[in-house]
Amino acid sequence: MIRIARPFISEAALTATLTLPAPAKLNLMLHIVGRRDDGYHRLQTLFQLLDFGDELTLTPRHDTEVRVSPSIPDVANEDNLITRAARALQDATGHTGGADIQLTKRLPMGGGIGGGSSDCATALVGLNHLWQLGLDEDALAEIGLTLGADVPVFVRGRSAWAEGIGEELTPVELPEHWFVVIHPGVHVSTPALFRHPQLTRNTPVSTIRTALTGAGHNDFEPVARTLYPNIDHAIEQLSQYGSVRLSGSGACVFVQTQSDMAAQTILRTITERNPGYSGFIGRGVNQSPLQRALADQA
Ligand SMILES: C[C@](O)(CO)[C@H](O)COP(=O)(O)OP(=O)(O)OC[C@H]1O[C@@H](n2ccc(N)nc2=O)[C@H](O)[C@@H]1O
Ligand SMILES: Nc1ncnc2c1ncn2[C@@H]1O[C@H](COP(=O)(O)OP(=O)(O)OP(=O)(O)O)[C@@H](O)[C@H]1O
Repeated sequence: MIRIARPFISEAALTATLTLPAPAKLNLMLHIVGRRDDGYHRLQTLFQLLDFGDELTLTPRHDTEVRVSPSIPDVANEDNLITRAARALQDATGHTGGADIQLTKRLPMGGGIGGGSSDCATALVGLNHLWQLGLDEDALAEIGLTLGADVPVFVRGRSAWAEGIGEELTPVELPEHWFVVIHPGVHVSTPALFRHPQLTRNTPVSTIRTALTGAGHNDFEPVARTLYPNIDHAIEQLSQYGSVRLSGSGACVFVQTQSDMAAQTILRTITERNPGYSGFIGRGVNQSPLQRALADQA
């Protein structure tokens, strides 16, 4: 555990409010190449950050309370990854202040696009700044990893090639394409998919260079398509517009386009044709809007 002396916090910092983005990610490819002794799967994946996501407004409190509003249906305040991030920071540093956190949720839950993980990372990075804790990026990524395998990439804020369980990150420069992301109205449980007996867990190890050519696939896709007919249907519908991939363990599927306008047309067509589906358009970014917003504060 990281322990630092409790820093002095000015009265001005206690009245400050910080609004920060929590962007989505896509897994442009995701290979499962093995399993660790603790049951976690070893992956190779290409994380593409998007300029679309949730938003958190953080206001410090004098007491130790951490309150997220509005609450997420079926998720208790103390289980919300935002609250858990704040608690982990308090535990690591001995900080005795709290926060009121307003959450603007735009990313579908259980979408495979890292909504909860990104909220968690934004809370870690934002509260570290607001509470003047002075933890560096490595320390925040380490705390983040205890809360979710997808948290470190959002803390570090670069599109990246990832290995291990997603925490061994190599930043990459990807073309900043537009993406249409479709959520086919089903909620996928990541642990349930990782446990599935039919999941491929022995894809041969690839290289970053191969992945950057656009080669690769998502090992979750066959199982997700079998278990969730809507995912299968969404992939079929989108495939007329290009190469379709599943993100993470699903449920979101996506296709790349050359322009915002092309993306708008596809999104409108698919969501009008399928009333249970929703979606959004995001532009791929190499640097996270979170780190850019924080740099603007400095
Ligand atoms: C599928 C991905 O989204 C790809 O980016 C991530 O690997 C999942 O990351 P995440 O949602 O942050 O996952 P966590 O909250 O850490 O783990 C949820 C559960 O998924 C399983 N899990 C997760 C990550 C991993 N590499 N292997 C696993 O087997 C574990 O059973 C774990 O208890
Ligand atoms: N702030 C939060 N936002 C979303 N989900 C949260 C949050 N806090 C806790 N959760 C829980 O985490 C679960 C997974 O949510 P999330 O939206 O991150 O899934 P995901 O997009 O599939 O994530 P990943 O791509 O990292 O696997 C939710 O079903 C919910 O129970």
